[in-house]
Amino acid sequence: NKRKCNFPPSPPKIPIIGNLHQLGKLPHKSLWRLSQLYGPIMSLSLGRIEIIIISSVETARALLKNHDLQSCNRPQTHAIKKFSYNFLDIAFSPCSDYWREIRKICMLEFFSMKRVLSYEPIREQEVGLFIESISQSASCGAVVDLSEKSIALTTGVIFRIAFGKQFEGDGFHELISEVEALLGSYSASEFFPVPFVGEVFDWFSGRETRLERVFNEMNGLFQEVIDEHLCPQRPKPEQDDIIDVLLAISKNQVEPCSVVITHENIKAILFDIFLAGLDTSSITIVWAMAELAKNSKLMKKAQEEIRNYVGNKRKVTEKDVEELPYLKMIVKETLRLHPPAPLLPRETISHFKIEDYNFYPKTMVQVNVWAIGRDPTYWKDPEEFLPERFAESSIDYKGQHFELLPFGAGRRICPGLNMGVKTVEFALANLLYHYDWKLPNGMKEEDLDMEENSGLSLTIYKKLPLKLVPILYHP
Ligand code: HEM
Repeated sequence: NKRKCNFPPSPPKIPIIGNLHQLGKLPHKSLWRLSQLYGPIMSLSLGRIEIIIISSVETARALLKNHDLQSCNRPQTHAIKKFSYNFLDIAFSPCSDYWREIRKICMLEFFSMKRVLSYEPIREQEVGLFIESISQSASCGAVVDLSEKSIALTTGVIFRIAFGKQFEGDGFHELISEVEALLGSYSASEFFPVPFVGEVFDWFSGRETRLERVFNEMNGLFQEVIDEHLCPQRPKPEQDDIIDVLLAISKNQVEPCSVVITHENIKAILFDIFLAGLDTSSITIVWAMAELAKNSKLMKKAQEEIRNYVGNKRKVTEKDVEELPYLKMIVKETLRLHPPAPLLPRETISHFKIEDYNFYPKTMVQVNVWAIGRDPTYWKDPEEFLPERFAESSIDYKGQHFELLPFGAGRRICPGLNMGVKTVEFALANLLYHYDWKLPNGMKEEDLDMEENSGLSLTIYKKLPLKLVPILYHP
């Protein structure tokens, strides 16, 4: 019936699974190819789920600006419900008074520029440790796995901001990756068109058992840290971390909060911060370094800018980073070509039309940010990594320019934008100031692998770890 009423065009489907077989391992790429045949607004069926895919600047603007309020829910799945403590978080909570209030509190308490700047000592210490560990490899000419080091860095920063303590031991990132994989995939019961068959399939596949195990592990960890914070013997920290702030709000239940904050709410917010904050920043650091390693002229230009500005201070500060326009262009260009979250997930609330196509309530919509960043109408030589393209351009990633949407736009725009960018820029400035970088084993620039992987998660990352040889720079 929908089809008769001007529903967006769709590739041919096969019974039961619909278009599922056309998604492939990298859905953002398959969807981009399909959009070239079926247009910038197309629909797909994944079993019984209908999705509309948006793939152009104009249609993204129409959705995220003109119809933002009508399309600012998130799709809800069984796994999301579980991990978000029944939608008590920010990222998956429906667009309700609760979401507005909890987002407002978090913006004020953790994500505002003032708060982000107050975390500078944490970033300085963690980046200091990151550089120290790379220097150990540099002193013996060893290869460094920058993918591994970057994730350790962002985990360290977020751990200290959220939990107030240093990250110890391993296994935490693996836990978050497991959460991501469960969130990024559908259970059979959600898309299987015949009732109960999907449930039986999920039960036999072990998905439900895995979901329970991973949730219990995450929940146990969060509860343990909350209990540590409640212990009367805990020394007063120099700076309150996110748990301290939320516990204080929950204890007093006064301004700035008009919603009741329980331990469940705190854990739901922690879930968001770890899910949204760890991988996104480390993925960006890795892609930026991979692009520069592939293009030594650009790497040299970036190093000259930093080294000329910093001179022989032997230390880059966050204040220095503000004076490095080329470095900032590198970060923008990296986010254009490699947005860590390539598809923005939304769900419609009420009926509206774009280009005469009907968007019915409760329809899943995804904006293909990856495809938009490569649209040749807006980007000259779109596949080329050219930071200089931003020299004469006012385009930025703050949600006003629909050709560049790595942080999304509208009401749901990433609240961690400032926090993410500060960490990425500061880490990159240090990597480029302290070392010259060589490809290992005589590898040529053109041989560096740039393949993507999504591993069923919500983010895409460089498939093979980035391994480079650091050579210590002496100013
Ligand atoms: C380079 C770093 C980052 C990138 C590229 C990024 C990207 C995104 C994107 C694309 C969205 C969806 C926006 C939309 O639907 O319009 C999002 C949402 C979100 N991000 Fe980020 N993010 C980054 C860093 C962070 C950090 C460091 C945090 C927190 C510590 C964070 C917390 C969140 C939260 C809570 C949401 C959900 C907002 C909502 O639904 O209201 N992000 N992010």
